[in-house]
Amino acid sequence: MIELDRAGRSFKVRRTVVHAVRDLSFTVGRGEFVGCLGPNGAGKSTTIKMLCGILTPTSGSVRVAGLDPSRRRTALARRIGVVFGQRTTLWWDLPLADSFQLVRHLYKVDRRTFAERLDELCETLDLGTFLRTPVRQLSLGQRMRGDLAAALLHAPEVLVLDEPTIGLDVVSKAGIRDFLLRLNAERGTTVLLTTHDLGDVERLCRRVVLIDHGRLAFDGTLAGLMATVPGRTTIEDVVTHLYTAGRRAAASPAEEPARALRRARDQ
Ligand SMILES: Nc1ncnc2c1ncn2[C@@H]1O[C@H](COP(=O)(O)OP(=O)(O)OP(=O)(O)O)[C@@H](O)[C@H]1O
Repeated sequence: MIELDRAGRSFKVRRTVVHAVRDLSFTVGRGEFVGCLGPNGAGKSTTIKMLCGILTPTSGSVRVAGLDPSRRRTALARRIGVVFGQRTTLWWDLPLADSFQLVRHLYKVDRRTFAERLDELCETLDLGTFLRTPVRQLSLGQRMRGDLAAALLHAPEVLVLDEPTIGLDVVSKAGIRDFLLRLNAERGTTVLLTTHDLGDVERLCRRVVLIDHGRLAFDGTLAGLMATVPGRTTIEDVVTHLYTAGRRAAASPAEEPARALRRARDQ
């Protein structure tokens, strides 16, 4: 459902080139729920932007649902839902319900299907009490539930989430996590989630990819990730160890971060 083949994206910043993503390859199969981890600046958001077609890879290739995202953005939009936790896609001054109507028109969802989906999303995401509230007046937790509903009104096969639980309290987080688990289990929606919240990964993801300095540093199960650093018992501990090893390696130009991570786990 998602395929990256040696994908890279660099940016020219004045006279230098920033390699945000380098030679990144991994695939996500239909119905999988994959967590994407990595330290700040690792290249996670850049990867997500390539998957949605917002950014074009400068090397390698990316495909989502069999489509090249940057060339087939409109066709892809019907098959993918995207939520950026730090940025809303809703209309700030309109009531939430009006934003949903605009989404309905954008995606050409017929009235009856829209009404059925909205009813279901209102119930599962508990949107009923604030449907008439302008988006700018919503709490962060309410806004996030609204954003999730908007991303799902056209029933996409793939859902890409960039830090969907950022800033949420424990109860709101639990609600969103339960919703995502049900969506994946009952609808078979493929989910790729980037997060700094390791609780999200523990609760939701059967598989984890770890990106460091734009490169793939790990791809496997959560148990496999834990086993990379023997003797560490919590995921926080393991991830801290791996991120620190990656940072140390980046400071030593002779060694590439992914190799350093492998070395760190062998120690
Ligand atoms: N438009 C841009 N122009 C120049 N550099 C960029 C641009 N977008 C991202 N970068 C750089 O690419 C690198 C990766 O950034 P990216 O936002 O993908 O990281 P991230 O893993 O999502 O980080 P975070 O966890 O902090 O959100 C960083 O060094 C960043 O400064």
